[in-house]
Amino acid sequence: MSERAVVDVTHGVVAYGDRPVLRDVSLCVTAGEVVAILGANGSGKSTLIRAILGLIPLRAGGISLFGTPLRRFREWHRIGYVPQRVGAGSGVPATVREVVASGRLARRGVLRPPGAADRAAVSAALEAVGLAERAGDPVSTLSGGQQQRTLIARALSGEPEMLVLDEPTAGVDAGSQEAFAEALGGFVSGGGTVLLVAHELGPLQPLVGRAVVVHDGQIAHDGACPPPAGHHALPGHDHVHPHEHPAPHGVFHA
Ligand SMILES: Nc1ncnc2c1ncn2[C@@H]1O[C@H](COP(=O)(O)OP(=O)(O)OP(=O)(O)O)[C@@H](O)[C@H]1O
Repeated sequence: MSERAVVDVTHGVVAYGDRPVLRDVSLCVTAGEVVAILGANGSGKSTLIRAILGLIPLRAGGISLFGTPLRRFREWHRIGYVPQRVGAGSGVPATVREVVASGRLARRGVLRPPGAADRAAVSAALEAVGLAERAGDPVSTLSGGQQQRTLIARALSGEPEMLVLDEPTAGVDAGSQEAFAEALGGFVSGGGTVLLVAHELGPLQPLVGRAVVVHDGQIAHDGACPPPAGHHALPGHDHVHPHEHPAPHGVFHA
């Protein structure tokens, strides 16, 4: 149903200089969907979500968010974005709670002091990612996975309708991946929409309803989730999954 479209990209083209990086990409995400964008390194996954968020201009085509053309869209509090991690140990002196609370800024306006609703949303987000106990600790003392969970809690604290996540579990320890999957499950069961970039879905696999594979700047597959990379090689693999949507050869193995 197009009136419930949260993201609608039609014939999107993005180029860096003369080099086309996205070529005629169309993608519609409706409310409540959990969509994974998969593909090899450099295929254009991050470019696609950065274009959707208005961080990179389109050369051609169009994008609407919540039914409003991107150039007129102002309701950014409806979207929570967690960019790709640039490496752990950034040396941010803030505490975990401060970083998470910064996710409320779009909701309350910078000049208004935080109220009870802000504090409750921050506590709920910390709880959701399993970091309530670490709230007062400097972010720099956390593991890479915990830092990533802090950024996810920051996005959740703004109570968005859609989360956009760029490789949220890349290089993240198993415990943090599980905690993240649980937090995302809670967000989705509350009606949230998720668009995430991933190489491997790992514990997120059961949550993801649709996979979009970007290959060389184009959408090569849009439908059921492909089996995880290396799946067939696993001992005890029963080969029970259907193959109606075969993945393009080699696309998943970056
Ligand atoms: N700011 C930029 N200027 C020029 N080229 C860029 C820029 N950002 C990305 N590219 C190039 O565009 C292509 C797509 O990059 P993009 O980051 O979207 O890929 P990706 O699929 O997200 O890859 P990865 O999995 O490595 O993050 C790559 O070839 C990359 O080198």
